[in-house]
This record gives sequence, structure tokens and C-alpha cells, in this order.
Amino acid sequence: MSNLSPVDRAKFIAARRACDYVEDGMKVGLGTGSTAAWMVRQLGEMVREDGLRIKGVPTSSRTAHLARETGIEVISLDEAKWLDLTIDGADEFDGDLALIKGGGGALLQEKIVATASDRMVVIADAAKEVQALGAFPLPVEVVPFGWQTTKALVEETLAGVDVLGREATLRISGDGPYVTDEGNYILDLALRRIGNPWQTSLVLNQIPGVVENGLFVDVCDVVVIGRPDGVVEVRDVENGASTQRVDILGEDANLFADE
Ligand SMILES: O=C[C@H](O)[C@H](O)[C@H](O)COP(=O)(O)O
Repeated sequence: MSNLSPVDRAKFIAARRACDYVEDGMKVGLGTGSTAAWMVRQLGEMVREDGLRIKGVPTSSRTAHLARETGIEVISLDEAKWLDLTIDGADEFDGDLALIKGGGGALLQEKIVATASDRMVVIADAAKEVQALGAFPLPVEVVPFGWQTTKALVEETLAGVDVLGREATLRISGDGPYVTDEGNYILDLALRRIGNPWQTSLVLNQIPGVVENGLFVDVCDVVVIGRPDGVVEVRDVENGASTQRVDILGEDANLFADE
């Protein structure tokens, strides 16, 4: 563990802390990305070593694979119907706990799963916090049919929205377009600053060809922010600005000890 980079330590610490929200018997949405992967590994360890009984609903094929590998029982969202909790990462979060997600291309399943959960807990390192969303390009999932027409319509529509930029770029992987788990493409929008995330999200989702966008507004309940020194900050939407600071290294001083 001591070999982790500072940012990976921060992600690990946030993920570890967020696992405290998981109780025996819960149905848990499992997010996607490098931060969420720490959470899946940690939950897997709790299943294998502490006998924790949970059912996990993954938000991507990558997470499904990892969850099975770690020993978590995987079920589909339709089998679960409703979830107690989803834990996921984010690309950006603001003071209202609005998020940009989808940097890893999993925004569609992530939004469906988070919306079908009693509670969404986001895990992040401190660098993900922003005053206003939009520095991170906003991922928008579009159907392949007519994607260039959809792209032009997205850019045109953004002229009427409170954002600073509107250039859309097709996400590429290898020699061709990046293809999501649902067989769609991703447009990354360089909006630079999103004045009204809720309005932007609604406007984008009205455009034919757009399947979903990576703005999560009024979805996240708690953000757990990890720092490389072991301090965790928890922001809870119900308690407004109140924060809780927990020194994970203090709880477990050997966590980063050389093995
Ligand atoms: O599509 C991917 C997800 O929205 C991720 O949760 C997000 O991109 C954050 O990923 P990471 O934890 O790797 O920064």
C-alpha cells in the first residue's frame, strides 16, 4: 500500500471509508472507474474475510468482471429492482454535490443504477472538487445512427444554454469510435463552465439521438473526499455544509506500513 501514488492513496482512503455505509444484506450499486475499483476490491475483501452478505449491481462490464473476481455476488438491476445504496466515483463535483460523470464511458448504466438507489455515495480525491462544473469535458452518450447530425444539433442547442464553450468531440478508442456497454458513442463537450447544470442536462436530453448525459444533479447524497495523508472529509446533502473529518490512518496506523 505504501507504494501507491498520493492520488491513489486518496482514492483508496475515500473508497475504504465509503464501505462503512454498506450493511449486511444490502443490495449495492457498484460504480465504475479507478476510485470505484478500490471500493469493489474492499467490499470483496469484506465478503471473503468478514462474511459480509451483499448483492452487487455493477454499472459496467468492467465492474461486473472485477466484482465477480473479488467474490461479490452479482445480480442485474432488474433482479434487484431497487438498491439500498450505490457507491461510485466522479470526474467533478461542486458545492451542491452535482456531478460530472462518464470519463470512463459508463455514465448511462451509472445514472440508471444511482437513480434506482435509496442513497448515492460518491468517492473522490480532493482534486475533483470544483466551484462550477465544466472544466472536465461533459460526456454525452449518443446513438451511432446519425451521430454527426446529433453532434451538430448538440452544438447548436448549446448556444442557448448558460455555458462558456460548446465544442463536441467524438471519443475515440484505438482506430475507431469508443463504444459503450450499450453499443453507443460518446461525445465529449468542452463547456468550460456550466452555469446551470440542471437546465443543461434537461436541454441535452431533449435532443433526438442523445441517450443520456454525464450531469448528475440531485442524485448524489454524500461525497466522501479522500486525502493522501489519510484524512477523509464527508459532505452530506442532508446536513448542508456540515463536514465530518476522520483520520483513517489514526484508525489504522498500519494501513500504509511497509509490508
Ligand atoms: O464512466 C466512468 C465513471 O463515471 C467514473 O466514475 C468517473 O469517470 C471517475 O473515474 P475515476 O475514479 O477513475 O477518476
